[in-house]
Amino acid sequence: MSNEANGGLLAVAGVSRHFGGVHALSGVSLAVAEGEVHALIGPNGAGKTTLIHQLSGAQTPDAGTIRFAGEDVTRLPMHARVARGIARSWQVTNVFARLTALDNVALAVQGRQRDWGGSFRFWAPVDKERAIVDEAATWLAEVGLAGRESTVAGSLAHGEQRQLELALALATKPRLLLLDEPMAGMGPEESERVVALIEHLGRKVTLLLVEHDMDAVFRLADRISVLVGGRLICTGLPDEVRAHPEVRKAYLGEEMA
Ligand SMILES: Nc1ncnc2c1ncn2[C@@H]1O[C@H](COP(=O)(O)OP(=O)(O)OP(=O)(O)O)[C@@H](O)[C@H]1O
Repeated sequence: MSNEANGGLLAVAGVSRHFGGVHALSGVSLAVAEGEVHALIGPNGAGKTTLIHQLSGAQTPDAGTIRFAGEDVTRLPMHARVARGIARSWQVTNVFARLTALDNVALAVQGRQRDWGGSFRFWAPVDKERAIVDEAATWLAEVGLAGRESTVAGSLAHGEQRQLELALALATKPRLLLLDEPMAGMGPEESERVVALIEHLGRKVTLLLVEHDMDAVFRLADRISVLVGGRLICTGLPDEVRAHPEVRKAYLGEEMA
């Protein structure tokens, strides 16, 4: 069955999650089609990060289902979801500050090979090492870090560290990449670089992007979903979302002008 027939590459149905008395997500349903850049927006505390946690496997919903490529992944642990092609860029804990950028990505490539048996299994160690390092260099180039291979990760600029995290996520060869506020804490120049990078990645992998920068969202997204108070109030094309009365109300007209 095609992804479309299943309601999208990612199909979220009736997902709820509470923390004590706080209903962070209430019956959220959302479909992400293969190949699209789908932005998830909403005011502070709307539940965006909580939804990303349910999708990545960092948390499990109280109710509802999450299907990925037709398979129910609602209760799968994070590593099993990564193996199926769901990656998350916000993986700071995976960066070894004292290793070089190249070594960091090489470890991620090796991890993928080790964890779910890759094509390098039957290679001689020396060829295997070369193949891993070559692939790692390709991912670094893909995120705009060519030339920074030998730089120790801890010495990279803030924006470059985010680019490195993206390379680590890409090294898992995802079909869906979850990006939670990729431009957070960046100045205009770094943000512009990351927007261009996301535009580039969006042509290669399906993206679900949480972002507060509305200029970036409206520039990058094919479709936008809006969460307010844990409820999904609309999904649509950028122009439809911009014109939606409830969305304008939620944002008090400010960013949507
Ligand atoms: N681990 C937790 N324990 C208690 N409450 C939580 C927890 N995680 C999230 N919440 C609450 O759930 C609600 C949704 O939070 P969430 O971080 O998902 O929102 P958000 O849309 O990502 O916000 P922001 O844009 O400010 O990052 C908030 O009220 C938050 O305080």
